[in-house]
Amino acid sequence: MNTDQVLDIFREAGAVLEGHFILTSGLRSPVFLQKARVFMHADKTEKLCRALAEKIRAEVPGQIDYVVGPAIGGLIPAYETSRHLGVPAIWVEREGGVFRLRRFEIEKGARVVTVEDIVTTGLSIRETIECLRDLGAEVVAAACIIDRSAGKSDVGVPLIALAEYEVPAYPADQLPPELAAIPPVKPGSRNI
Ligand SMILES: O=P(O)(O)OC[C@H]1O[C@H](OP(=O)(O)OP(=O)(O)O)[C@H](O)[C@@H]1O
Ligand SMILES: O=C(O)c1cc(=O)[nH]c(=O)[nH]1
Ligand SMILES: [Mg+2]
Repeated sequence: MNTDQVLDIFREAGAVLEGHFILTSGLRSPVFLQKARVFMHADKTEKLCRALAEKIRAEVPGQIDYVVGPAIGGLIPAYETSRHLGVPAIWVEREGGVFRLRRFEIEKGARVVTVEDIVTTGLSIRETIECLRDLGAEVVAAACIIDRSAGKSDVGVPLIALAEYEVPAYPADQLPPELAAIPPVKPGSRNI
């Protein structure tokens, strides 16, 4: 599946929003990919995650013990991708703002692939990896449906993106005037 096909699925679902958005990193953007509008459709989610699982299998040598999704956005794609990989899916969720594996135990040395929905700066993946490494897991790769940094984010392990789609994002004190004129909204769950 190529980037245009992935973006077509997002557009069909009405998931490519335009306005003024506060991203989880604090950056501001005129475009927000509202993945929930895609993940509400099992058929669209299946197509995307089957393709992502195939890409993971092709690029990750050796065994994968778990897929780990960062809540909330990573829950559904991690679960669906794990189904196609035939391995269990678990998740990290924020407790006091910090990702924790609250509901599961993981064996030391377990080989893990993280699966995210969208990557902008890679911060959420780096936080996920830190949590898993603290527990003794080996993170062999990170994967996502769309990488908005188009390969520029460094998460410290190979990042396998189903699509790369570069979208502008600005520090809050460097907004272009047309963006500054729109009241901002923050769709994500960090700090809620
Ligand atoms: O690469 P980054 O700069 O970290 O941005 C991407 C992250 O932002 C979103 O999560 P968010 O914290 O907004 O909440 P959500 O998972 O509930 O949507 C998205 O699900 C990624 O986890
Ligand atoms: O960077 C983010 O927070 C972000 C961007 C985006 O397009 N979609 C999303 O869910 N989060
Ligand atoms: Mg998220």
